[in-house]
Amino acid sequence: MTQTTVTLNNDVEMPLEGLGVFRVEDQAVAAQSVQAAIRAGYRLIDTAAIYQNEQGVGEGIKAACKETGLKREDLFITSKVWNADQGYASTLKAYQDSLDRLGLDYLDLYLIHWPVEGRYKETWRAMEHLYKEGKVRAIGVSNFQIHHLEDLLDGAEVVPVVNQVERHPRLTQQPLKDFSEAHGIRLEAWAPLMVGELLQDKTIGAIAEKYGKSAAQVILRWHIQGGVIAIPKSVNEDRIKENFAIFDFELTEADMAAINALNQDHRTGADPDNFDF
Ligand SMILES: NC(=O)C1=CN([C@@H]2O[C@H](COP(=O)(O)OP(=O)(O)OC[C@H]3O[C@@H](n4cnc5c(N)ncnc54)[C@H](OP(=O)(O)O)[C@@H]3O)[C@@H](O)[C@H]2O)C=CC1
Ligand SMILES: O=C(O)C(=O)[C@@H](O)[C@H](O)C(=O)CO
Repeated sequence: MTQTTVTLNNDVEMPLEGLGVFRVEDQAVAAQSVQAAIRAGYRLIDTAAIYQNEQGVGEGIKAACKETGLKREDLFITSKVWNADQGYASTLKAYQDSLDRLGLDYLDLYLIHWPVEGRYKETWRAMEHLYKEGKVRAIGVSNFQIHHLEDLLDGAEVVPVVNQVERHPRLTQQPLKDFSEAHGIRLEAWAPLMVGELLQDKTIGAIAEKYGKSAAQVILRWHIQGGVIAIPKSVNEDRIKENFAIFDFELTEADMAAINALNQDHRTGADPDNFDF
């Protein structure tokens, strides 16, 4: 059995793979997907206030715990403060609102969703307050470029545990990964499958055939084998299970390098230096 968790810079253990639930607006579908994932072995769930499904995610967590006998402490739940809520008091309120919708009394990880200029440092102070008060187990950021991290670290009392960014074989984020790791910040990949676009790639297909695995499994294995946390989204129980069957094989260094070589610095989502939401 290969490694399934990583130790964050505050000694909290975080699963290397989790379920993402962006664009799952139906609360019942969110609940079913979360329950299916936990049943399949996932322990990390990634949501956000803006996804408008925290209530469904909370229902899925409750149902899964009842079904499996797992306890809340066995799971690792992430949410994020949305851009419009950035600021000190508004972040504290947004955190409590997320907890209320989820029906939880703490989160394992709370993230600043996007680096809103002029607001993220004040937001970070509120996150530090939540962390120091013991209300959240770990705090981090999302969509931060190197210059955002440099600015945040200047004056920060707590170093973010993770930076969740768009990452897949067409956007390997090597400089950001190197910078983050040098500062004890773990990279976490959103759109790890490039929202499905990479599943027909010939190089990945050829590697997948060699291992008797699917293209999605090879890509997800590439992320976690490189030390990057991945949170693929699926609402389909078979694909949820498929995406988690990645801990029983290992890519060779040559295959890791062949996937790294697919990089084109190509984004599928918004640019953190130029977003307007
Ligand atoms: N911090 C941020 O700013 C952002 C964070 N995120 C987070 O990252 C998560 C993942 O990113 P996301 O944008 O959803 O993209 P993903 O790369 O995870 O791709 C999801 C898409 O791939 C399909 N899919 C999943 N598994 C398979 C499979 N095995 N075979 C074929 N198709 C598959 C899904 O369809 P189906 O559901 O039908 O299986 C869905 O259409 C989000 O859900 C969210 O939690 C996402 C965007 C931004
Ligand atoms: O999915 C996320 O986590 C995002 O931040 C974005 O995709 C965002 O929610 C968006 O879609 C803004 O238009």
